[in-house]
Amino acid sequence: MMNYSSEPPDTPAVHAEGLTVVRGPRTVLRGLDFTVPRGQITGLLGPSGCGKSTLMRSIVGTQAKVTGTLDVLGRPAGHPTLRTRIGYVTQAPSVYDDLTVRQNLDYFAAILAPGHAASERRHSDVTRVIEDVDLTSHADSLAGNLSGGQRSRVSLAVALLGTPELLVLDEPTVGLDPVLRRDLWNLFHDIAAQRGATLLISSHVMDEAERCHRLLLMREGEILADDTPDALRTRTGSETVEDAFLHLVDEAVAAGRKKETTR
Ligand SMILES: Nc1ncnc2c1ncn2[C@@H]1O[C@H](COP(=O)(O)OP(=O)(O)OP(=O)(O)O)[C@@H](O)[C@H]1O
Repeated sequence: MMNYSSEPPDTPAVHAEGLTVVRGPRTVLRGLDFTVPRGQITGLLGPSGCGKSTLMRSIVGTQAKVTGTLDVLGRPAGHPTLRTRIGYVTQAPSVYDDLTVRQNLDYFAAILAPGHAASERRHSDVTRVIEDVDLTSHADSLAGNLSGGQRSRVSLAVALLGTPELLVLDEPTVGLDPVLRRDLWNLFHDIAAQRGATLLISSHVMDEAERCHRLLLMREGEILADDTPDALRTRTGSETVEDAFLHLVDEAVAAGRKKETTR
């Protein structure tokens, strides 16, 4: 396993306390406390609009109006030294349609490692990440001619170029067929196991929760649970993480009602 950093090994990948984000007139994240451990896959799950993308944007340092504590790989979120240590894949694939898969990756590799001296390394990095996302047979196809799932995988390949310590993936499997989804989850597990990287992956598909080491379950800008899938099922007496989530939602609604009536 690669040892990436000089921080103590028990420093979490992400540590948040009282994390609050305001977007427009709304408080979208409300005083969140959580940690994301290193070297594991943490799933960020919750219904559409609960704040998953906003939380990810905060972690990668692209979100305005963030208050509270948010440390990422031992530094405050948004610190310039984090730029090369984090890979971020947004929901909309960010690739150039008029370039081939390989040309897209050559372009981003040249930004990460410019200069003639790095050309051999760039070439091997590009070949490696194209293999990682299983696009070798499409390496010379124009990105504009790929399917949605293939374009998402080009975006993922871009994020893998710098061998990041923390990969933040916003709904990477949305719109993919079951075989591709399975293959991508296998790749995520390989990245965590072989490179010791931390992955934070959002989804609103609850069956994907079962594939994560840990889960952050969100609802309406709050964290309902921060635990392993097994512990969540046991604690709530549920068969599936989806049932556990529904159980926790009912509990939160009931607790909210009780608070209202005791006021
Ligand atoms: N630019 C914005 N200005 C104001 N409010 C916003 C803005 N962008 C998002 N929001 C609101 O913030 C809340 C959280 O949005 P966010 O995109 O983080 O949710 P999400 O859980 O990622 O949703 P989805 O799964 O649909 O992508 C939503 O209620 C949304 O309406």
